[in-house]
Amino acid sequence: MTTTTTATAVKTGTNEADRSNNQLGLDDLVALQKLEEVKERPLSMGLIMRLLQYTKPYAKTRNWLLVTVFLRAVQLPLLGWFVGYIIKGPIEQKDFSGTVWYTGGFLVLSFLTSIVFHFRMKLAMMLGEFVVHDLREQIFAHLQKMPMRFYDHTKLGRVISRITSDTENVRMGVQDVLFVTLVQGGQMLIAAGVMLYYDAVLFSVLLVMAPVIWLITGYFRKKLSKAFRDVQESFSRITSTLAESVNGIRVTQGFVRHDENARRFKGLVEDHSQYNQRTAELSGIFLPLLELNSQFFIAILLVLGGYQILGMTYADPGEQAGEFGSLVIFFFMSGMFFFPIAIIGRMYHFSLTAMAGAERVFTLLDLKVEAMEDEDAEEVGEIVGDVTFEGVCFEYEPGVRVLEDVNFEAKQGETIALVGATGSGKSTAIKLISKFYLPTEGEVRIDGIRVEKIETGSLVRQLGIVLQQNFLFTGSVLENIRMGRPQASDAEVYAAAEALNCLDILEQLSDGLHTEVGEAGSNLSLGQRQLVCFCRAMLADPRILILDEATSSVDGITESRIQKALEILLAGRTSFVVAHRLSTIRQADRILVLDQGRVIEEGTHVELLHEGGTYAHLYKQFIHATN
Ligand SMILES: Nc1ncnc2c1ncn2[C@@H]1O[C@H](COP(=O)(O)OP(=O)(O)OP(=O)(O)O)[C@@H](O)[C@H]1O
Repeated sequence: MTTTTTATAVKTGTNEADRSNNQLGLDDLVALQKLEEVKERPLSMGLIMRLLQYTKPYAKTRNWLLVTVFLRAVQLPLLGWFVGYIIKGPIEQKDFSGTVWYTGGFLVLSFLTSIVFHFRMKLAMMLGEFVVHDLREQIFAHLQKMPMRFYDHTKLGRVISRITSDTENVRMGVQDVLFVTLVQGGQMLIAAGVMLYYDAVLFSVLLVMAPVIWLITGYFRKKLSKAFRDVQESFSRITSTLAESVNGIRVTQGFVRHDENARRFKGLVEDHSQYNQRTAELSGIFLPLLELNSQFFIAILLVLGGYQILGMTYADPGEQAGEFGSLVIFFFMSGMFFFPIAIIGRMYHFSLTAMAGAERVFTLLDLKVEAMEDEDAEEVGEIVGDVTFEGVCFEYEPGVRVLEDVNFEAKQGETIALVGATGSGKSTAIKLISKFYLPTEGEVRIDGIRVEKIETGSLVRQLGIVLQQNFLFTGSVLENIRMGRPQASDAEVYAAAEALNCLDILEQLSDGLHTEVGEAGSNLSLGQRQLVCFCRAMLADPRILILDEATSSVDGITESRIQKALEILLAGRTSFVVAHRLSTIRQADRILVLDQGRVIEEGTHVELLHEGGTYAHLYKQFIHATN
């Protein structure tokens, strides 16, 4: 019997509204992608406040840090002032023991300043680390829950950047920018106050220098930061090309691409080297210019201050010496005033990068995670395993249908084979059953309940999914199998392998089930990897099993063992198999033949052969190919 079902697509106003509210919007993803290009962002009060929220659990550390910031801002000008005071006081009065005592006081103050500095640095780094640690954990947990649609549109490198470079930029913002700026700004204010007190006219003359320093540092900062960015970007191009070349070394050797790859790599290394040279050139101008600037500024002070002191007439020579002492204080204070300008400029630049990082991180964290279910979704108890597709349509990209009005019903315990040409929509159909995606139109129902109404965790726990790639995590065979049911004992893991009749194969591995599988399972053969995945699914004992059969060929003996294990695994469960093995197809209770996203034939192997349609044609091709 062949049934080409064409039931009307189920479209209810509520469903559509629920979906648009729940599903991760492409607009959100596009917005996130656009942010990738943004290297700097203006200061935003909203972002700053949100970042500060992350310091809340560490209020004690943060508040002590603020205390040390305040002390630092006061202590540094105080030290400068103290030196002048010693010159004006005991030195000018030729009081040697007083000089020694005051210098002792100066040393004590310096010691205290260093202790405060120690805590200022330590607490800031601790706070930065606390915030970054929490952010990283939150981003990772969030990424684990993101729907597949997110990963379809987001490159792996970008996901990694959120956790690595963006959070590092945020760290700079939290740990350095705010507190260093407060220390330096406080120091500038106090120094300005002291200078005004000692010589308001001289201070006003020097104040003209401030914008000059700001402009020079600003100009070079911009150029240098671009140069540094170019260096970083060219370096990441080198590392990613290197990773690709090492990963693809077999293809490189197979296609004799050594020379071409070497030429590309040489170009990248040369670019990187040029960017480094540019950075060196700019630093070579900037730093000496800054130094010259401060010498120039000392020269102005000497001339103006000296002119004032020498030009005045003093009734008492001690008064003149007092003026020298004030000039020394002035010297120290002016250093305290001008030195922070460049530092604050650098912090300002860091803050813009931190803002861009924070914006990307928060935009990612704000993407809806619970997009795969309705708000009133409920947990399901143990399911029976009936699966229904009713008028299901699906689009990865808006407007591009890859499934069109798909209708079928799978009863508890049935094995359904999905067959069809490449790109016909087989994998997509099983991804909808796995709830990796929700249908664009129509309904997927499990035990009669629309999947959107089922709390995802409670459903997924009862699904067994074995994909073509047979993905294994770094760890032992035993650990990989146990992933099917983390609380399972070793004995239960062995029992699952025994039940699939493949324990002997796994025990023959160098260290039995304790053998390390290597990165992505590279220490095991394809057939062994597949068996580990079967054991994992067997241990989970799911009601619904979803299997994308591997196409890669394995040797004859393993093939027959895999086939037997598969039969045991499928028994008694509702199973959907994207079938590539003839034996699996033949034994299926029903075969769905897909063509360009539609189910065009449905029936058993015998029925469909008898029908003489697409399946019969595919079958002949298959027989021909395997003979
Ligand atoms: N993540 C995706 N984003 C956009 N389009 C996709 C995505 N995955 C698959 N498609 C497209 O959807 C269509 C159906 O793909 P699907 O993987 O379901 O086919 P298939 O029948 O399983 O093919 P194969 O036998 O080659 O695995 C194809 O045109 C494919 O290009």
